[in-house]
Amino acid sequence: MTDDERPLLSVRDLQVRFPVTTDRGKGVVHAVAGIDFDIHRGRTVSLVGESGSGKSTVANALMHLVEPSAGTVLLDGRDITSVRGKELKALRRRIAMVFQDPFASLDPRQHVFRAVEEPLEVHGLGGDRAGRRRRVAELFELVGLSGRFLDRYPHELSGGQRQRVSIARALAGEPDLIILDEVTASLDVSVQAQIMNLLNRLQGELGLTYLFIAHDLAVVEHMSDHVLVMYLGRLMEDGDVQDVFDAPAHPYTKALLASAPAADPVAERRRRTAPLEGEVPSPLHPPSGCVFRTRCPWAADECARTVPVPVPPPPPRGASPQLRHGNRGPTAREHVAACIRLPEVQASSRTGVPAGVPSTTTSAGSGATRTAPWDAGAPDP
Ligand SMILES: Nc1ncnc2c1ncn2[C@@H]1O[C@H](COP(=O)(O)OP(=O)(O)OP(=O)(O)O)[C@@H](O)[C@H]1O
Repeated sequence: MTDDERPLLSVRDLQVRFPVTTDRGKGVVHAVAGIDFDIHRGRTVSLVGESGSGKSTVANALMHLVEPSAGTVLLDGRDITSVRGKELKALRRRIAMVFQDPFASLDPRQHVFRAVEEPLEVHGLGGDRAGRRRRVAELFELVGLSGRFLDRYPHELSGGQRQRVSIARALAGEPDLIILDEVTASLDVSVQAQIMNLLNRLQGELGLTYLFIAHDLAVVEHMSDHVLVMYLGRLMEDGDVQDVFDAPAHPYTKALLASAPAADPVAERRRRTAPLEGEVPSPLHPPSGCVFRTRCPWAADECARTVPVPVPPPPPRGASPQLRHGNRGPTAREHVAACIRLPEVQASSRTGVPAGVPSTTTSAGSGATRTAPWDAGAPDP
């Protein structure tokens, strides 16, 4: 494999278990139950799924904020699964993370300048104090903040400005990979648009690689090259963003997309599946076989007995798999879904929802053509 073909990040059978104590005694939450994925340089891979599906735990395991229970993580071909000491410090430079709430990474008692200077100092970058100040000013400019913000406190900045500081802080160590965990979730829609535009511009200019974690599917569709759909710690579906959004294969992905507010005409097609119903089962007692079966309209007896492995979905009628998944360069990967009833799901999806499941085609917003604000040329000051 050449350097160009080798993934920047390669995750195999990653597992994270948390021992917990409840009223009913001790148990184990299998927050991440064995997932595999790659991220290539300069690309964005997104993790989506309902709350509690394990997205943040994957990020925390990559950052060594929690200890994986099993599996392997390679960064540029090097095993970083259980680094310690100096190696861990070096790794913290190579993988940076931006969180939903910028207050979490900004000390309210320090000027925001210091938040960005700190990683420069820790990693011995930027020279002396004056050199570091110049570098912080450059990083501020890169994220669209003028130098007059350097000596302000976090509370003197807006939410969007604080998130820009967090992004500048993440960029300080010139990382290989940036994990963006719900970075737009706490912002107003117009500010979300500005931050997404900023992240896209920085990726283009600096060749950045992102692992993007988000609930908002419209944001994910806009930001990603590739999507990983998680449910109860497992990967349900994995594919190129357009394949997954245009032709979702797994019943969970179909239901997740059908539950999203209509943002474009594609939503009309998605709404032929019933949206998600019911609660996510307790991670302490996940269902046997396929963990989604208790909420799946297509579930059959065999789903309780068989743990599904990811397989390519049958090609949509009239499409050639070679053409759909043809040569897309180093990120080209098969579209796969972990469901043993894909042919049945595919067959009934052509005509609508499975028997007995109410259609939601007439729900509010179906057919609406709202333009996503980040496509409308929202300014990126
Ligand atoms: N430190 C911990 N101890 C015990 N259980 C944990 C811990 N951290 C996470 N969990 C559990 O692991 C599962 C996955 O949680 P995680 O936060 O990774 O999900 P998520 O998909 O990121 O959710 P959200 O979108 O709400 O952030 C959940 O059941 C959660 O309660």
